[in-house]
Amino acid sequence: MELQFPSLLTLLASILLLSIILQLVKRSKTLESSIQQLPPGPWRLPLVGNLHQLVGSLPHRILRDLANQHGPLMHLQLGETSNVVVSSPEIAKEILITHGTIFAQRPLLVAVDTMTYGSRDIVMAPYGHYWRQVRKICTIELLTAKRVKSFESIRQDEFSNLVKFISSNEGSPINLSDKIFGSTYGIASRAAFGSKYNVNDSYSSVVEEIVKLASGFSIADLYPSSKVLRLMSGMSKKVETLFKKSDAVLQGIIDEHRERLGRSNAGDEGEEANEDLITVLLKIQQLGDLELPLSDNDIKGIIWDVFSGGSETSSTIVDWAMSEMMRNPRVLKKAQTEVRNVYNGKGDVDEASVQELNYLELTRVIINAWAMATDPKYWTEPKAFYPERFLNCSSDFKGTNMEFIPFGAGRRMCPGILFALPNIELPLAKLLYHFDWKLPNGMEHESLDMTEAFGVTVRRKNDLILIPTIHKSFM
Ligand code: HEM
Repeated sequence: MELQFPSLLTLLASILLLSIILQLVKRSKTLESSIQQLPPGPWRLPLVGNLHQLVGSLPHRILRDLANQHGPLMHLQLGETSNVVVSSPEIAKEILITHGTIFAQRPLLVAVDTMTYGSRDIVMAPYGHYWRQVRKICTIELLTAKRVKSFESIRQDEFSNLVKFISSNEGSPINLSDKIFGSTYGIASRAAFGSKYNVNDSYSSVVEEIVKLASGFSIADLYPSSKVLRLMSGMSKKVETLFKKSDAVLQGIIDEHRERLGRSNAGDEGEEANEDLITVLLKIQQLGDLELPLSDNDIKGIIWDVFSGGSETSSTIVDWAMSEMMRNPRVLKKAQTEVRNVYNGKGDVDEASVQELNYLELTRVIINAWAMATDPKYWTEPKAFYPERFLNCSSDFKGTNMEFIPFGAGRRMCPGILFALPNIELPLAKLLYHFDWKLPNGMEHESLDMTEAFGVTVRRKNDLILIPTIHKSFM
């Protein structure tokens, strides 16, 4: 048989592959020796660890199933990364509260690290001096009750436009998922940049793309030591393109704000109560009394958090809440009756009375903190959509009851709750108050598809399409 010489390209590719494998084997041996002291976990394969066990379903479901076999504190080796999976409230409390300082670090995720100018935002900032400073700015300047209140007119405007759009499409199927995302995104955008900026399409697609890439399960994140794998995955290039797009938009807006601020400093006073977040941050930067001066990149990083935290998370909750109610006509009816009673005769929903909607408030919760929030040890019929379970229940969602922590807990708990809640309650109340809803094509409520998509936030896989009818008392 004639011996075939490989082409130069094949030869180079083989050498490259071999060197990657050798590098990974070396690293996996080092890891193997440190794994000895870790909690139990399923069996591992060389190089990939437990990655193969995550194939076939969504990670949060597989992790729950694995934890049922291996315990609530379980070790998983995912590529090069060593992970401890916590699935019980008791251990979560130990980790997030008792030993909070030890576990307050974030993993390095390639896509987010790039988008946040090397983790100069709050979410990804390494636990330390800089994080403490930006977190403080966030809690005492950006997301205070007063500041969030100052955005009320923006929320009313965006959600009233949503109601108008739905009314004008009465009787036709509408893509509710898409519309809700557009409205919450519009709120984040106007709160961050001010009302005159319309960056909806260009910037929202960047946010959506990065949120998809930032799950932590990409090759680049699972094999962080291998630059070659990162290059081959195409991730860096994709992220770099998105970053350039996002940076150009953000820097342009910062420059315009700075110019305007310069003019108003020279006499023309702006209205402090209605300042957008970029203006607040620029003023802090100009004051110059921070221990670690705030650069433009730091400001852009922080604004990134407002977008990624302020839009997709809230809209996803509204989307799931509407989906759950469409599948449960009893709950839908009860929530609608409550909203219509509270706002009886007012003609519209405002934020002032939203606190009275005890029943409706409960709908936002069940989709988060999935593993613990669906554990039958802590919840009766955890999979049933039964908001009444939270009436007269001592569990809240603010990080004290570990079996239910949609906003996290401990030192790195979400500081955006005040910003998020009206973005969930107000649209839900309006959707229920103004409209009756039907599924398209005569579909039965129990047939509504509830498949989840994989991502940082677990969104619906397929958009929620519903047919609205204007409620008769408002015609
Ligand atoms: C329903 C909406 C939201 C949900 C479910 C949510 C959930 C979370 C969770 C689970 C964390 C991680 C907590 C931890 O590590 O223990 C977090 C962190 C964070 N969230 Fe939210 N969030 C929401 C809305 C927002 C909004 C509206 C903002 C800002 C406008 C925001 C800003 C942040 C920031 C800056 C962090 C990082 C905190 C830190 O690392 O110190 N979030 N969020």
